[in-house]
Amino acid sequence: MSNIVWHQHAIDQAARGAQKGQNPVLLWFTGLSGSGKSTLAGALERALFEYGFHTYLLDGDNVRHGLCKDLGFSLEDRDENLRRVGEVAKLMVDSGLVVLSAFISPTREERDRVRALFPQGQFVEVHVSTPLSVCESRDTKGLYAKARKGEISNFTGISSPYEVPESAELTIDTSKGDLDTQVNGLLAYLKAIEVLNPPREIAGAGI
Ligand SMILES: Nc1ncnc2c1ncn2[C@@H]1O[C@H](COP(=O)(O)OS(=O)(=O)O)[C@@H](OP(=O)(O)O)[C@H]1O
Ligand SMILES: Nc1ncnc2c1ncn2[C@@H]1O[C@H](COP(=O)(O)OP(=O)(O)O)[C@@H](O)[C@H]1O
Repeated sequence: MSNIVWHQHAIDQAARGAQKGQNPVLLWFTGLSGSGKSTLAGALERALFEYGFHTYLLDGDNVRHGLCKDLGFSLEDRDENLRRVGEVAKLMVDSGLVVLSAFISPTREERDRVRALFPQGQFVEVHVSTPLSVCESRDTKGLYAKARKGEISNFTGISSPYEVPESAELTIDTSKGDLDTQVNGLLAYLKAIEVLNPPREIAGAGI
């Protein structure tokens, strides 16, 4: 590693962001399986996309079909999954994008390791805090039932830990309120941290 020197290219993150009229940022959704990470991140990306933002959504289920298909759900494999995703997200932010990610990311250490890759304010942790009892009653994929029967090992919330974030920028419990209101809350936060650069009104967008 000591023989490798970082090459500073002429076009940097600020230039790529400015070309897109936005300040790049990573919105990191964390929460139990079934808490609503993919739904929230997907709805927010759709809204941002329609308003002209340049976005990309990294989703646990999808990334595990390719980049991380060699990894399982031991704590070591989850660490490696999130290390790779953090580095990919960093490259995407560097390319000027508004990046959204939806991973359980169960430990504080894993999330803080990704946070440490970014300058202050560019990593926004969104805790999808829907209670385990609600996630389990939804059980859209039937995984909780399998985990309770012992057919899946290391299942988050059942047989593997989830450490609740202590300093998330935003917390959303999807068992309360409706999706539109939750997405509008996220858009308002992005407006407040000036992701739209230069700041401008978009007719009807509410941000
Ligand atoms: N053992 C176990 N524990 C938790 N989740 C499991 C497990 N096995 C499979 N799945 C499915 O994998 C999805 C979570 O993948 P992630 O990459 O987000 O997990 S992690 O961040 O590395 O912990 C998760 O997707 P979501 O329900 O969207 O969270 C599950 O569908
Ligand atoms: N904001 C929401 N409001 C109400 N129900 C939701 C919301 N988000 C998700 N759900 C419900 O929870 C289920 C699981 O959501 P999903 O986004 O797949 O969770 P995750 O990605 O965290 O596993 C959805 O199929 C839907 O029924």
